[in-house]
Amino acid sequence: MMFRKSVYLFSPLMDLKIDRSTEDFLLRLYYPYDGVGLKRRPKYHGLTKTWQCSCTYSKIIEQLRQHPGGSVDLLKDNNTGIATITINNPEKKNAISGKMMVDLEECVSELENWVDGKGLILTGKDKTFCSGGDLGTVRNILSNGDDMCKFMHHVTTRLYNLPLISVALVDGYALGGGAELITACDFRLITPRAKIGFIHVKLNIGTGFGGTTRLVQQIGRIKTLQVLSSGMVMNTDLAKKIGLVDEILDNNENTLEQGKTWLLEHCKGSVTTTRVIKQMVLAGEKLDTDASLLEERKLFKSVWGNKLHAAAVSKKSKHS
Ligand SMILES: CCCC(=O)SCCNC(=O)CCNC(=O)[C@H](O)C(C)(C)COP(=O)(O)OP(=O)(O)OC[C@H]1O[C@@H](n2cnc3c(N)ncnc32)[C@H](O)[C@@H]1OP(=O)(O)O
Repeated sequence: MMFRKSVYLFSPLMDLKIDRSTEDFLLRLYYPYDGVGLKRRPKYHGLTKTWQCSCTYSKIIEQLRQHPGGSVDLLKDNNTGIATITINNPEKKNAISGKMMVDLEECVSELENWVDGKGLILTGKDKTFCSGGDLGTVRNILSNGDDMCKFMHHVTTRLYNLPLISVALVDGYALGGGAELITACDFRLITPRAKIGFIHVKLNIGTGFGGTTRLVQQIGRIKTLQVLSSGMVMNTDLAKKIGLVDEILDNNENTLEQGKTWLLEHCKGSVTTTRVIKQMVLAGEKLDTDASLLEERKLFKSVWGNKLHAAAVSKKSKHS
């Protein structure tokens, strides 16, 4: 205690932490209420100041940008509340370059701030979803895959946690990292042309975009092992049979429209209600029971008795 007071006497408390999601360094200074030496400077009492030194994160972004090719494009429709992210590198079957990983992060950032959104479709350009990591990028970063892996874990986790109901719309190939991306959405819709393969084993690697962690949660341990250890490329029937896919769309040209119609059926509520439902489900999945119930209560309180709830209740006059 004496030691702490003597520290307070001359300086605020200081600690250095690492933000686990970004690996950024956080330097925190805490000015204690009872700091003896701070009595003459009460305006600092109880304040915490945090500096985020994002050198690691921005360095990774800078490095990934050096591997060009393609783009990942975001289109937001404020009328329907449905956004579309398109993986766009058709000359390489929508392989995802370093630059496209950064594009994806920027799309996710923009969606995190899109308060009018309800749903998201993740799709690929020209009848293919994504053939995985761009082998050009992969070749160039053979000596340091760890940074890419860390970055893509961060991006796909944020994609998964968006307060939007998300759908991966798969036409053609979803291979390697492309197959991993579909696990970062809530639902998976595929066309009869779809071929899904966690083919990493053929390149003597494991998943690098967080795919195994999510796949185990989605289809279970044994099926995940079967899929990953064989590198099998699944057709629609098999993908549906193992529980990876929610719906097989018709074999026609209007895949995106079909996907939007399906998604809108699952976004029946207002923007607020839809986002509350998604956040309640995330809490149920990620938190322990008590913490999830607390979150559910908080979210429930945010919609109970609001204008839309009151209007819906008043329509039910027959039951009053
Ligand atoms: C942590 C993530 C790690 C990973 O993602 S590992 C998985 C990496 N992905 C792969 O190994 C898939 C490689 N691609 C393929 O197997 C085939 O291209 C694929 C997707 C089945 C399509 O086959 P086809 O329809 O016969 O088309 P194709 O082979 O002629 O390809 C057309 C052009 O696209 C290129 N391409 C396809 N996938 C690519 C990739 N991942 N990276 C870089 N280039 C890629 C391919 O080289 C070809 O280019 P070009 O026309 O010969 O100049």
